[in-house]
Amino acid sequence: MNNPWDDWDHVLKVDPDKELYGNDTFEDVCRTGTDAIEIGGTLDVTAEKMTRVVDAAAEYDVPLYQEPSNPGVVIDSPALEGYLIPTVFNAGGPFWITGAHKEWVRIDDLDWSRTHTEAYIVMNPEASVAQLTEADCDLSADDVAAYAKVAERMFGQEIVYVEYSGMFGDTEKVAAAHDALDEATLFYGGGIHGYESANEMAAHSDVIVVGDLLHDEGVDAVRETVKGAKDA
Ligand SMILES: CC(C)=CCC/C(C)=C/CC/C(C)=C/CC/C(C)=C/COP(=O)(O)OP(=O)(O)O
Ligand SMILES: O=P(O)(O)OC[C@@H](O)CO
Ligand SMILES: [Mg+2]
Repeated sequence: MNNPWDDWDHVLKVDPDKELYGNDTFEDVCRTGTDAIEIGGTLDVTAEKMTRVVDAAAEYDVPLYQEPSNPGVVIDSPALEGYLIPTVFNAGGPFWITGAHKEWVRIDDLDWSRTHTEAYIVMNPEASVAQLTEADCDLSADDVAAYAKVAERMFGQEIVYVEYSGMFGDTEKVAAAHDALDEATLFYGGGIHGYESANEMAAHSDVIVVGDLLHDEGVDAVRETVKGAKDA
């Protein structure tokens, strides 16, 4: 099946709970050359903050996807290309695997044609996402590869996401996930801070995701990571 992310190299993740850097505007953010913008964060995200970012980015050409961290922050906006819905495969309990999803489907009327699946393998125990979901991050390359294969083959996930949020990951583990996949697209995120780190991880994944750099160093630094990803 043809999905938009088959052609992506770079995704920029905007955290609605964080400010843009310096005098950066959302127009600048949308013109970094990134292939798509994912809007989401683990902590202190609200529907109102989500709406503010979606509205500010709506008039530019880059596709916008919401990545909700719980059902309460999902917003209904025609400016959104779709929803990327995480499932944390190595979560400590079922809530972040099927529980939140069950609640969402119970209370909301989903647009299934715009709803897509992202299988998270959370790798940095210090990250908010690891702590919130009580993820078991003590995984070997074989474990990561096996989770990736289970996600693709047994759970039909469209995207597998090796998540090192806040730290640069182990390329051997990322490559193991990449090798395990035939159909799903491998997203890598965590600690990308310039051309070199982007270029290196892009060689071991399908799509790299850049997050905190946008808020900490701004659009010029992000543009370097786009180059690194495109050159890989
Ligand atoms: C069923 C629905 C609609 C939602 C549930 C979705 C799930 C399982 C969420 C759990 C995983 C999660 C919180 C994903 C959010 C995306 C993410 C990992 C953002 C990055 O967060 P961090 O960078 O760790 O956090 P902060 O920057 O907020 O500290
Ligand atoms: O913020 P960073 O470390 O770039 O991580 C990006 C993304 O994977 C977070 O969900
Ligand atoms: Mg973050």
